Amino acid sequence: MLLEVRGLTKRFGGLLAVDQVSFGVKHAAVHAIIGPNGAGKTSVFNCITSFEKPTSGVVLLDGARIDGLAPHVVAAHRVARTYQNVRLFPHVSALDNVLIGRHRLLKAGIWDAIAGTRRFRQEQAAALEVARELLAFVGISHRGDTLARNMPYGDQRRLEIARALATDPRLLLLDEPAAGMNPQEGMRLVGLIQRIREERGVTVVMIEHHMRVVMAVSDRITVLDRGHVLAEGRPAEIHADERVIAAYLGTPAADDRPPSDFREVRGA
Ligand SMILES: Nc1ncnc2c1ncn2[C@@H]1O[C@H](COP(=O)(O)OP(=O)(O)OP(=O)(O)O)[C@@H](O)[C@H]1O
Repeated sequence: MLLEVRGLTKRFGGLLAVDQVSFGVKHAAVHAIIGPNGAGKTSVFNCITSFEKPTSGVVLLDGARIDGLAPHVVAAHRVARTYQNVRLFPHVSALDNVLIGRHRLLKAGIWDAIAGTRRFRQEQAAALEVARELLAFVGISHRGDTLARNMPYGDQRRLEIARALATDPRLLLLDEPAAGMNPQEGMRLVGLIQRIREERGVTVVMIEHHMRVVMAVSDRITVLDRGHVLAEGRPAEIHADERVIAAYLGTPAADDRPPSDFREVRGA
């Protein structure tokens, strides 16, 4: 297992946002976390990345505990994430957004930069090459010079993934990567996630509401409901699980996109 979450619990005052959640993700697997709004999905991500401190429970990366470490230390363990709402540098070009993601890995110091040493120049050239390669990998090489804010929304989401990949992660956490995408864009995203796993060997955990995307790309799915694990299994198992359907259809927001999307996938 690359990632093991054991008995993860997060309380906000009287609210139990995450309740004894456990799951494991194998190396180079794609694992989805789904569930109705407020189920605790983002809180699980926040506990894995140390954005929030778990109330209790353990998070292991390749067997080593990472819970309770500072967020930048977790990142240094090669854990990267994207956010539910795009968080790019809007006034900076796509290429520079990726270069900023790469910056943390550079070894040359400030004096190398000031002196313009060979080491500095070589590193800069290599970083630029990686950034260009990543823009091509996510399918937006033509946008290198475009300011992030001027890019179509779907391309901004791809750019976020390129920037996260620039940190050379072992584990990539994607928070609703298909949000705001139409079905065609969603299926192209499936292709990209498959290539992230197959060509780069990166393990992916994603929160996603688009059931077509989830069912097409996930090896396993954990379903959360009101903080606890309602079900876990392969897509076909989750697809057929009556408890999952009840949790989705039983929410007050039963007319929202996620439940109807779920019905659509089931052919209901
Ligand atoms: N910082 C916080 N302080 C207090 N309550 C919080 C905080 N963060 C989340 N919560 C609450 O914890 C519960 C779980 O929220 P979380 O955002 O993890 O759910 P989610 O499954 O990601 O929902 P969504 O699909 O709407 O993003 C919710 O009731 C939410 O209001």
